Amino acid sequence: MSSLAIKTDNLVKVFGEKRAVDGLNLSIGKGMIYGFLGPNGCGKTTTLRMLCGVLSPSEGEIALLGESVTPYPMKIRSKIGYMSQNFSLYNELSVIENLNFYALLYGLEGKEKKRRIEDLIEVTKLTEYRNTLARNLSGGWRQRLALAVAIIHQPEVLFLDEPTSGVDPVSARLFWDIVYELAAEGVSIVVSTHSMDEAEHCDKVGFLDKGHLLQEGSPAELRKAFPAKMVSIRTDKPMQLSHELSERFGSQMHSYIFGNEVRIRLENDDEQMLKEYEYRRVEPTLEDIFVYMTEHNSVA
Ligand SMILES: Nc1ncnc2c1ncn2[C@@H]1O[C@H](COP(=O)(O)OP(=O)(O)OP(=O)(O)O)[C@@H](O)[C@H]1O
Repeated sequence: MSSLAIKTDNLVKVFGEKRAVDGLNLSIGKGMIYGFLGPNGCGKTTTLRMLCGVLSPSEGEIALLGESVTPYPMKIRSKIGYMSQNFSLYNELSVIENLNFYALLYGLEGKEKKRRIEDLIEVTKLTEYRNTLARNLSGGWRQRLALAVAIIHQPEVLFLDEPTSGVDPVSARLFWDIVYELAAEGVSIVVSTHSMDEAEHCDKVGFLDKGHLLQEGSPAELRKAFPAKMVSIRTDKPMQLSHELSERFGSQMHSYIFGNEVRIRLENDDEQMLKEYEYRRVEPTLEDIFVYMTEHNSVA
């Protein structure tokens, strides 16, 4: 039996002239949380849609749970859960009615259906909203209902497309607690995001740019492989310091303001340039790494 939830071989999606996804080779282990990270339009949603069988690839192969599945047969579909960016909910139905509807679609009946729905309401803490219409739920509650609906049939692989965009931080945290729980139970999770914070939750991150995979690894591996250095200078006047640095060193020096610090990316022997300043070494964030990767590997 394959230990991989997903394997792709040279996956391509072309829309007219546009190569939205351009030769992706992925190996995603079972029970792993894998995150696609990248700017708007880099191909995250298109990749997710191909992986979950909604879009057919222009070229390449996808194997899901060890089976080659292009196009996806029905028996594979039942093992997949998909939470789209728009949350596939019926606004005119209440929380419980949405859950009932999806449970019936997936063939759940009787006591099994009731038990599954009650479990999900408890896990997502939707108890007091069970009779609220989906249209009247605020962002975080809608998101949790969308997750409950996506996992009602206990999928083995779950796809989440920018699940916490527009959701408050407390709800986002609760959402991730549920996702971790699912991964601990063995569910393989593929998530797309452009939030670097969200990417920190993933076991493995793939940086996408213009349909290409620039780099992948765990957040710790990506930090370790970062070929530059990040340093920080504390200051009460970050704007002033930032201007000073760019006047002195121009585009040679990449810096940005971070609260009351100016963070600077140093390459080669740039450290010499800062000898008059009191700086300290800091860990690169995933954003630092992504910006570096995009600048150094960007494909035309
Ligand atoms: N159905 C389509 N027809 C034509 N072009 C498309 C279609 N779907 C996506 N694209 C194009 O393919 C590229 C990748 O889009 P995609 O939605 O996959 O990116 P994304 O990384 O998910 O972006 P976002 O973060 O905005 O959701 C974009 O240039 C987009 O305009």
